[in-house]
Amino acid sequence: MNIALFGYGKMGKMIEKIALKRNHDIVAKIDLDATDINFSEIDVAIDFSMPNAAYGNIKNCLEHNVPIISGTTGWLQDYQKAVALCEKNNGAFIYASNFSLGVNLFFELNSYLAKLMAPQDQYRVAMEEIHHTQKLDAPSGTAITLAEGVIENTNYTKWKLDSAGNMEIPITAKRIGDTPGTHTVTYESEVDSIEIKHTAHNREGFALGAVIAAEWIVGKTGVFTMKDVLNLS
Ligand SMILES: NC(=O)c1ccc[n+]([C@@H]2O[C@H](COP(=O)([O-])OP(=O)(O)OC[C@H]3O[C@@H](n4cnc5c(N)ncnc54)[C@H](O)[C@@H]3O)[C@@H](O)[C@H]2O)c1
Ligand SMILES: O=C(O)C1=N[C@H](C(=O)O)CCC1
Repeated sequence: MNIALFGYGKMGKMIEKIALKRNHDIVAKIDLDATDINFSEIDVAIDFSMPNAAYGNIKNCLEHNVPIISGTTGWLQDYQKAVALCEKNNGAFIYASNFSLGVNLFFELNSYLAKLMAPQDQYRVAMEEIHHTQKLDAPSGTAITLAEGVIENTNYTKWKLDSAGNMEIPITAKRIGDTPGTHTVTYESEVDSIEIKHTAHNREGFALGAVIAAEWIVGKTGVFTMKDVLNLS
């Protein structure tokens, strides 16, 4: 498969390594300006760039009929525009806040736990995410997806960074060293706590998931999620 990388930073480089191991070719590495791209040779594009760049990269690929996988976080105000563009162009697109298999299983566990906790008024939920100090966005995309999983299954109405009001989920974002990504969901009562936690040991899981999603999407049309890719629906 011919892959184009949009964003050649920490994730772009890790994705390249894994894609080459899986016998794919990297035919373009676009790290800043998207000039001189030969879209006709690209089977699929993978975007791990920056919050202010992701939508432009997605738009560019969809308008050139190239399927695109995006793992960039912090651009979700434009997500519905990307969905509409994908549908208009009969294209193929996946965004995931986290491509690792472990985190996608953790999302399922989080939703199941939220369903169990919904009738238990004596518990209050809270979330914490820890990432490296270069991360631009807070809270992490993964923490937002976890909060959405709780909101879908309980009476909580929204999430908020740091302090939160009644029926709001407080998310604490910490930036420590080179932490690849740690997420904790805690339900606290007067008498005990229940905690689930996912710890990424490195970036390989994210990168492998993105390459698997890219392999999966080629030849398909539509807007998909990692649930579709991993058959978790
Ligand atoms: N979904 C996931 O599984 C997952 C996992 C890890 C990181 N991320 C997200 O992926 C993004 C990238 O992470 P990273 O650690 O590689 O960051 P990074 O800062 O190491 O790399 C980002 C790269 O994007 C480049 N860039 C800037 N503008 C660009 C443009 N217009 N087009 C193409 N490239 C451009 C930068 O020059 C930089 O090299 C972040 O938003 C991060 O939150 C998501
Ligand atoms: O390193 C990052 O930046 C990460 N971003 C994603 C997020 O915001 O959830 C996934 C984990 C790593």
